[in-house]
Amino acid sequence: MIQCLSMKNKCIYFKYIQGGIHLKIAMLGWGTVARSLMDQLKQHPDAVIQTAAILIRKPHPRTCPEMTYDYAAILDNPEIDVIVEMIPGAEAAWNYCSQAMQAGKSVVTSNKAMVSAYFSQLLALAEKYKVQFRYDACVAGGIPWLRTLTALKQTDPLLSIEGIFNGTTNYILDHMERDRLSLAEGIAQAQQLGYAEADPSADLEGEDLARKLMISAGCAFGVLLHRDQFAVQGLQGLCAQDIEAFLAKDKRCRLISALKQGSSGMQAGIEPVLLPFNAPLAQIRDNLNAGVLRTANLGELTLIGQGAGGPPTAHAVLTDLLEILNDHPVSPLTLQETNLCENPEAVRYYIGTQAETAGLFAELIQEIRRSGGRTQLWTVPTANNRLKALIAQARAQDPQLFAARIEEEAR
Ligand SMILES: NC(=O)C1=CN([C@@H]2O[C@H](COP(=O)(O)OP(=O)(O)OC[C@H]3O[C@@H](n4cnc5c(N)ncnc54)[C@H](OP(=O)(O)O)[C@@H]3O)[C@@H](O)[C@H]2O)C=CC1
Ligand SMILES: N[C@@H](CC=O)C(=O)O
Repeated sequence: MIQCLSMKNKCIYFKYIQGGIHLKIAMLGWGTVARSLMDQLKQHPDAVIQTAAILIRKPHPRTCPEMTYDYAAILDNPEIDVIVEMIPGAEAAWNYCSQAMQAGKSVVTSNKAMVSAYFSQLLALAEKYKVQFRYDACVAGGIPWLRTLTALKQTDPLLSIEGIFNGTTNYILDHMERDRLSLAEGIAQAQQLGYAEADPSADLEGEDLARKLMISAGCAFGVLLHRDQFAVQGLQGLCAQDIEAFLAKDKRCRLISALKQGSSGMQAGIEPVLLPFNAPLAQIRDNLNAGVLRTANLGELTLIGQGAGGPPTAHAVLTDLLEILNDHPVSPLTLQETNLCENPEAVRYYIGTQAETAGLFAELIQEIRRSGGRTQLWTVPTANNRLKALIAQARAQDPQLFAARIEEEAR
Protein backbone atom coordinates (compact mmCIF):
# COMPACT_ATOMS: atom_id res chain seq x y z
CA MET A 1 0.00 0.00 0.00
CA ILE A 2 1.32 3.43 -0.80
CA GLN A 3 0.26 6.29 1.41
CA CYS A 4 0.83 9.91 0.52
CA LEU A 5 1.70 11.96 3.61
CA SER A 6 1.03 15.66 3.69
CA MET A 7 4.11 17.54 2.54
CA LYS A 8 1.79 20.20 1.12
CA ASN A 9 2.19 20.37 -2.66
CA LYS A 10 4.52 17.43 -3.10
CA CYS A 11 4.23 13.96 -1.73
CA ILE A 12 6.71 11.77 -0.02
CA TYR A 13 5.94 8.19 -0.79
CA PHE A 14 5.98 5.90 2.21
CA LYS A 15 5.43 2.23 1.71
CA TYR A 16 4.30 -0.11 4.39
CA ILE A 17 6.35 -3.27 3.99
CA GLN A 18 6.01 -5.97 6.60
CA GLY A 19 4.70 -3.41 9.07
CA GLY A 20 7.70 -1.05 8.60
CA ILE A 21 7.71 2.33 6.87
CA HIS A 22 9.96 2.52 3.86
CA LEU A 23 11.81 5.55 2.50
CA LYS A 24 13.45 5.50 -0.92
CA ILE A 25 16.62 7.46 -1.46
CA ALA A 26 19.06 8.25 -4.25
CA MET A 27 22.69 8.69 -3.30
CA LEU A 28 24.80 11.19 -5.22
CA GLY A 29 28.46 10.10 -5.19
CA TRP A 30 30.07 6.80 -4.36
CA GLY A 31 33.02 7.82 -2.19
CA THR A 32 34.03 7.45 1.46
CA VAL A 33 30.81 8.79 2.99
CA ALA A 34 28.41 7.13 0.52
CA ARG A 35 29.99 3.69 0.95
CA SER A 36 29.83 4.00 4.74
CA LEU A 37 26.20 5.03 4.48
CA MET A 38 25.46 1.95 2.40
CA ASP A 39 27.18 -0.23 5.03
CA GLN A 40 25.13 1.34 7.81
CA LEU A 41 21.88 0.99 5.86
CA LYS A 42 22.64 -2.71 5.42
CA GLN A 43 23.41 -3.12 9.15
CA HIS A 44 20.30 -1.24 10.28
CA PRO A 45 17.97 -3.65 12.10
CA ASP A 46 14.80 -2.42 10.36
CA ALA A 47 15.29 -2.30 6.61
CA VAL A 48 13.34 0.95 6.44
CA ILE A 49 15.43 2.87 3.95
CA GLN A 50 16.03 1.60 0.47
CA THR A 51 18.64 2.91 -1.95
CA ALA A 52 16.85 3.13 -5.28
CA ALA A 53 19.66 4.81 -7.20
CA ILE A 54 23.32 5.81 -6.92
CA LEU A 55 24.46 8.59 -9.20
CA ILE A 56 28.03 8.01 -10.41
CA ARG A 57 29.97 9.72 -13.15
CA LYS A 58 32.02 8.36 -15.98
CA PRO A 59 34.46 6.67 -16.22
CA HIS A 60 33.33 4.96 -12.98
CA PRO A 61 31.78 1.63 -14.09
CA ARG A 62 28.25 0.59 -13.08
CA THR A 63 29.08 -2.16 -10.58
CA CYS A 64 25.52 -2.67 -9.27
CA PRO A 65 22.06 -2.23 -10.83
CA GLU A 66 21.26 0.89 -8.76
CA MET A 67 24.16 2.81 -10.29
CA THR A 68 23.26 5.32 -12.98
CA TYR A 69 24.75 8.26 -14.86
CA ASP A 70 21.28 9.70 -15.47
CA TYR A 71 20.26 12.34 -12.93
CA ALA A 72 17.17 13.34 -14.90
CA ALA A 73 15.82 9.80 -14.45
CA ILE A 74 16.36 10.08 -10.69
CA LEU A 75 14.46 13.38 -10.62
CA ASP A 76 11.66 11.90 -12.70
CA ASN A 77 11.26 8.86 -10.47
CA PRO A 78 8.29 9.69 -8.20
CA GLU A 79 9.18 6.89 -5.81
CA ILE A 80 12.45 8.55 -4.77
CA ASP A 81 11.71 10.65 -1.72
CA VAL A 82 15.13 11.95 -0.72
CA ILE A 83 18.33 12.90 -2.52
CA VAL A 84 21.37 12.19 -0.36
CA GLU A 85 24.11 14.36 -1.76
CA MET A 86 27.69 13.26 -0.91
CA ILE A 87 29.97 14.74 -3.57
CA PRO A 88 32.71 17.38 -3.16
CA GLY A 89 32.51 21.01 -4.28
CA ALA A 90 29.76 23.59 -4.30
CA GLU A 91 28.59 24.10 -7.87
CA ALA A 92 27.64 20.66 -9.19
CA ALA A 93 26.08 19.83 -5.82
CA TRP A 94 24.04 23.05 -5.82
CA ASN A 95 22.70 22.20 -9.29
CA TYR A 96 21.74 18.71 -8.16
CA CYS A 97 20.18 19.81 -4.86
CA SER A 98 18.28 22.81 -6.17
CA GLN A 99 16.80 20.68 -8.98
CA ALA A 100 15.89 18.01 -6.43
CA MET A 101 13.96 20.42 -4.23
CA GLN A 102 12.20 21.92 -7.24
CA ALA A 103 11.16 18.37 -8.11
CA GLY A 104 9.64 17.99 -4.63
CA LYS A 105 12.38 15.82 -3.16
CA SER A 106 13.92 16.36 0.25
CA VAL A 107 17.69 16.78 0.46
CA VAL A 108 20.19 15.43 2.96
CA THR A 109 23.77 16.52 2.43
CA SER A 110 27.24 16.21 3.95
CA ASN A 111 28.62 18.85 1.58
CA LYS A 112 29.74 21.86 3.61
CA ALA A 113 31.24 23.58 0.55
CA MET A 114 27.76 23.73 -0.99
CA VAL A 115 25.85 24.56 2.19
CA SER A 116 28.20 27.40 3.17
CA ALA A 117 28.09 28.86 -0.36
CA TYR A 118 24.31 28.56 -0.87
CA PHE A 119 22.99 28.46 2.71
CA SER A 120 20.14 30.96 2.44
CA GLN A 121 19.18 29.85 -1.09
CA LEU A 122 18.90 26.22 0.07
CA LEU A 123 16.78 27.20 3.07
CA ALA A 124 14.55 29.32 0.83
CA LEU A 125 14.07 26.51 -1.70
CA ALA A 126 13.16 24.03 1.04
CA GLU A 127 10.59 26.51 2.37
CA LYS A 128 9.20 27.25 -1.10
CA TYR A 129 8.83 23.64 -2.21
CA LYS A 130 7.81 22.34 1.26
CA VAL A 131 10.56 19.75 1.38
CA GLN A 132 13.10 18.95 4.05
CA PHE A 133 16.69 20.14 3.86
CA ARG A 134 19.07 18.53 6.37
CA TYR A 135 22.80 18.99 6.70
CA ASP A 136 23.91 17.84 10.14
CA ALA A 137 26.80 15.83 8.66
CA CYS A 138 28.43 19.03 7.40
CA VAL A 139 30.08 19.95 10.71
CA ALA A 140 31.95 17.75 13.20
CA GLY A 141 31.27 14.38 11.57
CA GLY A 142 29.41 12.19 14.03
CA ILE A 143 28.99 14.80 16.79
CA PRO A 144 25.40 16.10 16.86
CA TRP A 145 26.80 19.64 16.78
CA LEU A 146 24.45 21.55 14.49
CA ARG A 147 21.34 19.90 15.88
CA THR A 148 22.52 20.79 19.42
CA LEU A 149 23.11 24.44 18.48
CA THR A 150 19.73 24.62 16.80
CA ALA A 151 17.96 23.10 19.80
CA LEU A 152 19.78 25.03 22.54
CA LYS A 153 19.38 28.47 21.05
CA GLN A 154 15.62 28.12 21.34
CA THR A 155 15.82 28.15 25.15
CA ASP A 156 18.90 30.24 25.83
CA PRO A 157 20.76 32.55 23.43
CA LEU A 158 24.24 31.34 22.58
CA LEU A 159 27.15 33.52 23.66
CA SER A 160 30.00 31.75 21.91
CA ILE A 161 31.06 28.65 20.03
CA GLU A 162 34.61 27.43 19.61
CA GLY A 163 36.62 24.30 19.19
CA ILE A 164 38.34 21.83 16.92
CA PHE A 165 36.29 21.07 13.81
CA ASN A 166 38.73 19.55 11.34
CA GLY A 167 39.73 15.93 11.85
CA THR A 168 42.49 15.97 9.24
CA THR A 169 44.49 18.83 10.77
CA ASN A 170 43.94 17.57 14.31
CA TYR A 171 45.25 14.18 13.22
CA ILE A 172 48.26 15.85 11.59
CA LEU A 173 49.07 18.00 14.65
CA ASP A 174 48.68 15.08 17.02
CA HIS A 175 50.87 12.74 14.98
CA MET A 176 53.51 15.35 14.16
CA GLU A 177 53.93 15.59 17.93
CA ARG A 178 53.52 11.95 18.93
CA ASP A 179 55.14 10.13 15.98
CA ARG A 180 57.33 12.96 14.71
CA LEU A 181 55.64 12.81 11.30
CA SER A 182 56.35 15.57 8.80
CA LEU A 183 53.43 17.70 7.62
CA ALA A 184 53.43 15.86 4.28
CA GLU A 185 53.39 12.44 5.99
CA GLY A 186 50.53 13.56 8.24
CA ILE A 187 48.47 14.66 5.22
CA ALA A 188 49.14 11.37 3.42
CA GLN A 189 47.98 9.34 6.44
CA ALA A 190 44.84 11.47 6.91
CA GLN A 191 44.03 10.92 3.23
CA GLN A 192 44.47 7.17 3.56
CA LEU A 193 42.17 7.13 6.58
CA GLY A 194 39.41 8.91 4.61
CA TYR A 195 39.53 12.09 6.73
CA ALA A 196 40.80 14.57 4.15
CA GLU A 197 38.80 16.49 1.56
CA ALA A 198 39.14 15.50 -2.10
CA ASP A 199 41.46 18.53 -2.27
CA PRO A 200 43.33 18.33 1.08
CA SER A 201 44.52 21.93 0.82
CA ALA A 202 41.00 22.83 1.99
CA ASP A 203 41.84 21.09 5.27
CA LEU A 204 45.41 22.32 5.52
CA GLU A 205 44.66 25.97 4.73
CA GLY A 206 41.56 26.16 6.92
CA GLU A 207 38.94 26.60 4.16
CA ASP A 208 37.07 23.54 5.38
CA LEU A 209 36.92 25.21 8.80
CA ALA A 210 35.70 28.47 7.29
CA ARG A 211 32.80 26.58 5.68
CA LYS A 212 31.97 24.86 8.96
CA LEU A 213 32.09 28.14 10.89
CA MET A 214 29.69 29.76 8.41
CA ILE A 215 27.22 26.90 8.82
CA SER A 216 27.61 26.82 12.61
CA ALA A 217 27.07 30.60 12.73
CA GLY A 218 23.74 30.15 10.97
CA CYS A 219 22.54 27.46 13.36
CA ALA A 220 23.91 29.11 16.52
CA PHE A 221 23.23 32.79 15.90
CA GLY A 222 20.96 32.90 12.86
CA VAL A 223 23.57 34.96 11.01
CA LEU A 224 24.77 34.69 7.42
CA LEU A 225 28.56 34.96 7.44
CA HIS A 226 30.35 35.67 4.18
CA ARG A 227 33.78 34.22 3.54
CA ASP A 228 35.38 37.65 3.03
CA GLN A 229 34.28 38.85 6.47
CA PHE A 230 36.84 36.89 8.47
CA ALA A 231 40.46 35.73 8.22
CA VAL A 232 41.52 32.11 8.23
CA GLN A 233 44.94 30.70 8.98
CA GLY A 234 45.72 27.01 8.61
CA LEU A 235 48.82 24.89 9.11
CA GLN A 236 50.81 26.01 6.06
CA GLY A 237 54.51 26.34 6.91
CA LEU A 238 54.40 24.24 10.09
CA CYS A 239 57.56 22.13 10.47
CA ALA A 240 59.15 19.69 12.91
CA GLN A 241 61.29 22.43 14.53
CA ASP A 242 58.13 24.39 15.39
CA ILE A 243 56.61 21.37 17.13
CA GLU A 244 59.86 20.90 19.12
CA ALA A 245 59.74 24.56 20.17
CA PHE A 246 56.14 24.20 21.42
CA LEU A 247 57.00 21.09 23.43
CA ALA A 248 59.94 22.83 25.04
CA LYS A 249 57.46 25.41 26.38
CA ASP A 250 54.89 22.77 27.49
CA LYS A 251 52.54 23.86 24.72
CA ARG A 252 50.50 21.89 22.21
CA CYS A 253 49.22 23.34 18.94
CA ARG A 254 45.58 23.01 17.93
CA LEU A 255 43.70 24.64 15.05
CA ILE A 256 40.86 26.48 16.75
CA SER A 257 37.73 28.11 15.31
CA ALA A 258 35.85 30.64 17.41
CA LEU A 259 32.78 32.80 17.06
CA LYS A 260 31.65 34.94 19.95
CA GLN A 261 29.54 37.89 20.92
CA GLY A 262 32.02 40.53 22.17
CA SER A 263 31.11 43.80 23.87
CA SER A 264 31.45 45.65 20.57
CA GLY A 265 30.03 42.98 18.24
CA MET A 266 30.57 39.49 16.92
CA GLN A 267 34.14 38.21 16.46
CA ALA A 268 35.18 35.29 14.28
CA GLY A 269 38.56 33.64 13.89
CA ILE A 270 40.25 30.45 12.72
CA GLU A 271 43.93 30.02 13.58
CA PRO A 272 46.52 27.75 15.20
CA VAL A 273 46.68 28.26 18.96
CA LEU A 274 49.38 27.10 21.39
CA LEU A 275 47.60 25.67 24.41
CA PRO A 276 49.06 24.67 27.77
CA PHE A 277 49.28 20.86 28.04
CA ASN A 278 46.49 20.80 30.61
CA ALA A 279 43.97 22.79 28.53
CA PRO A 280 40.86 20.72 27.67
CA LEU A 281 41.25 21.25 23.91
CA ALA A 282 44.90 20.12 24.13
CA GLN A 283 43.62 16.65 25.09
CA ILE A 284 41.81 16.18 21.75
CA ARG A 285 43.69 13.53 19.78
CA ASP A 286 43.62 11.88 16.36
CA ASN A 287 40.71 12.88 14.14
CA LEU A 288 38.50 13.83 17.09
CA ASN A 289 36.61 17.10 17.08
CA ALA A 290 35.52 19.11 20.12
CA GLY A 291 32.83 21.76 20.06
CA VAL A 292 32.50 24.08 23.06
CA LEU A 293 29.41 26.26 23.37
CA ARG A 294 28.38 28.73 25.99
CA THR A 295 24.97 30.07 26.87
CA ALA A 296 23.97 32.37 29.72
CA ASN A 297 22.01 29.79 31.70
CA LEU A 298 23.64 26.54 30.69
CA GLY A 299 27.21 27.79 31.04
CA GLU A 300 29.69 25.74 29.06
CA LEU A 301 28.96 22.51 27.22
CA THR A 302 31.58 20.49 25.32
CA LEU A 303 30.84 17.79 22.76
CA ILE A 304 33.71 15.51 21.75
CA GLY A 305 33.63 12.78 19.14
CA GLN A 306 34.71 11.45 15.77
CA GLY A 307 35.02 14.47 13.52
CA ALA A 308 35.93 12.98 10.15
CA GLY A 309 35.84 9.77 8.18
CA GLY A 310 33.18 7.67 6.54
CA PRO A 311 31.45 5.95 9.50
CA PRO A 312 30.81 9.01 11.74
CA THR A 313 29.77 11.20 8.82
CA ALA A 314 27.45 8.56 7.43
CA HIS A 315 26.01 8.14 10.93
CA ALA A 316 25.01 11.82 10.87
CA VAL A 317 23.48 11.38 7.39
CA LEU A 318 21.53 8.35 8.57
CA THR A 319 20.24 10.28 11.60
CA ASP A 320 18.94 12.98 9.27
CA LEU A 321 17.27 10.34 7.08
CA LEU A 322 15.58 8.68 10.03
CA GLU A 323 14.28 12.06 11.17
CA ILE A 324 12.74 12.61 7.75
CA LEU A 325 11.29 9.11 7.84
CA ASN A 326 9.80 9.78 11.27
CA ASP A 327 8.47 13.14 10.07
CA HIS A 328 10.36 15.15 12.71
CA PRO A 329 9.87 18.82 11.92
CA VAL A 330 12.90 20.98 11.11
CA SER A 331 13.30 24.11 13.23
CA PRO A 332 12.74 27.11 10.96
CA LEU A 333 15.93 29.04 10.26
CA THR A 334 16.28 32.47 8.71
CA LEU A 335 19.66 34.09 8.32
CA GLN A 336 20.42 37.77 8.91
CA GLU A 337 23.42 39.71 7.64
CA THR A 338 25.88 40.79 10.35
CA ASN A 339 29.05 42.83 10.80
CA LEU A 340 32.09 41.34 12.48
CA CYS A 341 34.63 43.18 14.60
CA GLU A 342 38.27 42.55 15.60
CA ASN A 343 39.31 41.12 18.94
CA PRO A 344 40.53 44.27 20.76
CA GLU A 345 42.67 42.38 23.31
CA ALA A 346 46.48 42.27 23.33
CA VAL A 347 47.81 38.85 22.30
CA ARG A 348 51.14 36.99 22.11
CA TYR A 349 52.28 34.97 19.11
CA TYR A 350 54.87 32.36 18.28
CA ILE A 351 56.46 32.90 14.88
CA GLY A 352 58.70 30.42 13.05
CA THR A 353 60.34 31.97 10.01
CA GLN A 354 63.63 32.75 8.26
CA ALA A 355 66.22 35.06 9.83
CA GLU A 356 65.64 37.98 7.40
CA THR A 357 61.89 38.13 8.04
CA ALA A 358 62.25 37.89 11.81
CA GLY A 359 63.63 41.44 11.78
CA LEU A 360 60.14 42.78 11.10
CA PHE A 361 59.19 41.81 14.66
CA ALA A 362 62.32 43.35 16.26
CA GLU A 363 60.39 45.63 18.64
CA LEU A 364 58.06 42.89 19.80
CA ILE A 365 60.40 40.03 20.62
CA GLN A 366 60.28 38.54 24.10
CA GLU A 367 62.43 35.53 23.25
CA ILE A 368 64.26 34.37 20.14
CA ARG A 369 66.24 31.26 19.20
CA ARG A 370 67.46 29.44 16.11
CA SER A 371 66.84 25.80 15.28
CA GLY A 372 67.83 23.99 12.09
CA GLY A 373 67.92 27.17 10.00
CA ARG A 374 64.60 28.43 11.40
CA THR A 375 64.28 31.52 13.56
CA GLN A 376 61.73 31.06 16.33
CA LEU A 377 60.41 34.01 18.24
CA TRP A 378 57.87 34.57 20.98
CA THR A 379 56.38 38.06 21.05
CA VAL A 380 55.41 40.31 23.94
CA PRO A 381 51.67 41.04 24.33
CA THR A 382 50.74 43.26 21.41
CA ALA A 383 47.55 44.70 19.91
CA ASN A 384 45.94 41.94 17.87
CA ASN A 385 45.53 43.99 14.69
CA ARG A 386 49.15 45.24 14.79
CA LEU A 387 50.50 41.70 15.09
CA LYS A 388 48.18 40.35 12.40
CA ALA A 389 49.29 43.08 9.98
CA LEU A 390 52.98 42.35 10.67
CA ILE A 391 52.46 38.61 10.26
CA ALA A 392 50.74 39.18 6.90
CA GLN A 393 53.65 41.37 5.76
CA ALA A 394 56.19 38.78 6.94
CA ARG A 395 54.32 35.91 5.30
CA ALA A 396 54.48 37.73 1.96
CA GLN A 397 58.29 37.57 2.32
CA ASP A 398 58.42 34.02 3.68
CA PRO A 399 55.57 31.72 2.59
CA GLN A 400 56.94 29.06 4.98
CA LEU A 401 56.31 31.29 8.01
CA PHE A 402 54.16 29.67 10.69
CA ALA A 403 52.39 31.77 13.32
CA ALA A 404 50.29 30.65 16.26
CA ARG A 405 48.54 32.63 18.99
CA ILE A 406 49.70 31.75 22.47
CA GLU A 407 47.14 30.98 25.13
CA GLU A 408 48.80 31.56 28.49
CA GLU A 409 46.49 29.59 30.76
CA ALA A 410 44.20 26.59 30.43
CA ARG A 411 40.56 27.68 30.21
N1 LIG B 1 35.22 12.23 4.33
C1 LIG B 1 34.81 12.88 5.42
O1 LIG B 1 35.30 12.67 6.55
C2 LIG B 1 33.73 13.90 5.32
C3 LIG B 1 33.27 14.35 4.12
N2 LIG B 1 32.29 15.30 4.07
C4 LIG B 1 31.79 15.78 2.79
O2 LIG B 1 31.05 14.74 2.18
C5 LIG B 1 31.19 14.81 0.75
C6 LIG B 1 31.75 13.49 0.26
O3 LIG B 1 33.01 13.27 0.87
P1 LIG B 1 33.82 11.92 0.59
O4 LIG B 1 32.90 10.79 0.51
O5 LIG B 1 34.92 11.93 1.58
O6 LIG B 1 34.41 12.26 -0.85
P2 LIG B 1 35.12 11.24 -1.86
O7 LIG B 1 36.12 12.06 -2.61
O8 LIG B 1 35.56 10.02 -1.17
O9 LIG B 1 33.93 10.82 -2.86
C7 LIG B 1 33.26 11.76 -3.63
C8 LIG B 1 32.39 11.03 -4.64
O10 LIG B 1 31.65 12.00 -5.36
C9 LIG B 1 31.77 11.67 -6.75
N3 LIG B 1 31.57 12.88 -7.53
C10 LIG B 1 32.34 13.98 -7.59
N4 LIG B 1 31.78 14.90 -8.38
C11 LIG B 1 30.66 14.35 -8.89
C12 LIG B 1 29.67 14.79 -9.79
N5 LIG B 1 29.73 16.00 -10.34
N6 LIG B 1 28.64 13.96 -10.08
C13 LIG B 1 28.57 12.73 -9.52
N7 LIG B 1 29.48 12.26 -8.67
C14 LIG B 1 30.52 13.05 -8.35
C15 LIG B 1 33.16 11.09 -6.88
O11 LIG B 1 33.23 10.39 -8.08
P3 LIG B 1 34.66 10.12 -8.80
O12 LIG B 1 35.21 8.92 -8.08
O13 LIG B 1 34.25 9.86 -10.20
O14 LIG B 1 35.49 11.34 -8.60
C16 LIG B 1 33.16 10.20 -5.64
O15 LIG B 1 32.44 9.02 -5.87
C17 LIG B 1 32.09 16.01 0.47
O16 LIG B 1 31.30 17.13 0.22
C18 LIG B 1 32.86 16.19 1.80
O17 LIG B 1 33.26 17.52 2.01
C19 LIG B 1 31.71 15.80 5.22
C20 LIG B 1 32.12 15.38 6.42
C21 LIG B 1 33.19 14.43 6.58
N1 LIG C 1 38.07 16.85 5.83
C1 LIG C 1 37.17 17.02 6.91
C2 LIG C 1 36.13 15.96 6.88
C3 LIG C 1 35.01 16.20 7.78
O1 LIG C 1 34.38 17.23 7.80
C4 LIG C 1 37.93 16.94 8.23
O2 LIG C 1 39.06 16.48 8.20
O3 LIG C 1 37.38 17.35 9.25
